[in-house]
Amino acid sequence: MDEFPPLPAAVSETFDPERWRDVAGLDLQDVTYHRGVERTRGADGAVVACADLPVVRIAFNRPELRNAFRPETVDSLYRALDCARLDPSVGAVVLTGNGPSPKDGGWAFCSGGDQRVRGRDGYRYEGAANGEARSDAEISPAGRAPGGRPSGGRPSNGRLHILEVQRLIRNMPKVVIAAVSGWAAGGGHSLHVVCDLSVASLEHARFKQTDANVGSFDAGYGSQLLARQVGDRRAREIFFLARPYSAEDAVAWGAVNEAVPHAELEDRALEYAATVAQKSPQAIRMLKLAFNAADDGIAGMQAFAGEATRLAYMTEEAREGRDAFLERRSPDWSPFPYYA
Ligand SMILES: CC(C)(COP(=O)(O)OP(=O)(O)OC[C@H]1O[C@@H](n2cnc3c(N)ncnc32)[C@H](O)[C@@H]1OP(=O)(O)O)[C@@H](O)C(=O)NCCC(=O)NCCSC(=O)c1cc(O)c2ccccc2c1O
Repeated sequence: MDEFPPLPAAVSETFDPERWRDVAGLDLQDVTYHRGVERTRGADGAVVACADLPVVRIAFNRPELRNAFRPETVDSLYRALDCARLDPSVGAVVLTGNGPSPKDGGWAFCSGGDQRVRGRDGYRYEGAANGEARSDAEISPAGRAPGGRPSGGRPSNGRLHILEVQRLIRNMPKVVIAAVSGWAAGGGHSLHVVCDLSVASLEHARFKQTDANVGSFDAGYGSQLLARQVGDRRAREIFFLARPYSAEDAVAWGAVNEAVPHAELEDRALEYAATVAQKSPQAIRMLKLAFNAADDGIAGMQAFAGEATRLAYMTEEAREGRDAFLERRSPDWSPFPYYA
């Protein structure tokens, strides 16, 4: 067996296998997941060391459909993000879209919900029964799957659970960096909006909020956070007119942090992650939750206070409370001042 992880297969033209390793056991569909590494090579070119970096790369992998998501994609994306959330050695996530399309060479970050599998009650799993409220004809022929119930405990109704992914990105106390490699449209536009930072390809990134074109509307983070970023007037324009915008427009309006040459996109996203990794993990965690707290009401306060509780648990004062209970005695708070 090799001592060091082998180079992963190249999943995208912008993906540098030297900087990543495969991660086993995730069973993902339409999504790729890689752990950042630093490989050191000896004079003969052989790897002599390989250290994990505190970053993962999660990418949409349906380039032939501009990385549109179906329910299976969303399940995998959620699992991948949650895996990053739960791994205490990961501090940042790069979210991007693999490409280009083998059909026409087009690039996409994500073009939102796969309209071919949209039913009356949401986006439908392949093989899902059609449900009572709709007929088979309501899924376009390209997306129609054979009848029968979905397996694996998946709901048989249509899904809108990209909203759960948005909440996960919003609430995970780690920095999520969108690397917008091409089209960010509809629900894909909203995903880039909800990420903490966004870098975009100068040549290929395009932004278009198409929701209203297809009878959809993200009235949550996709529109409200966008208005925070670009201002109310511009956000209304983006949603009401559904015009295409360039990476430079998005930078000028404050929706994207930086536009870089396409070939440098992932390097720049990794640079962001490396910079974040130089900061105090606790400070980053508290800052992210603090940025959310004012807008998120009690939910925001709960998340922030959860981390404050963790900090409190680390103090002698909190240990005294726990120990007194376990030792069946009254706590002695006398060493702990009433700070003002
Ligand atoms: C993204 C585009 C502007 C790109 O245009 P371009 O001309 O470059 O490419 P094509 O149009 O030729 O596309 C190439 C190829 O991909 C297929 N495709 C692209 N997007 C999708 C898609 N979203 N679904 C299915 N298929 C897609 C396209 O058909 C072509 O296939 P061929 O077989 O012909 O080669 C442009 O493609 C575009 O406008 N796409 C649609 C964008 C869109 O409207 N997305 C859905 C918005 S609604 C949404 O995402 C959404 C989802 C949710 O789950 C929600 C949940 C709750 C609230 C709101 C939600 C929500 O709004």
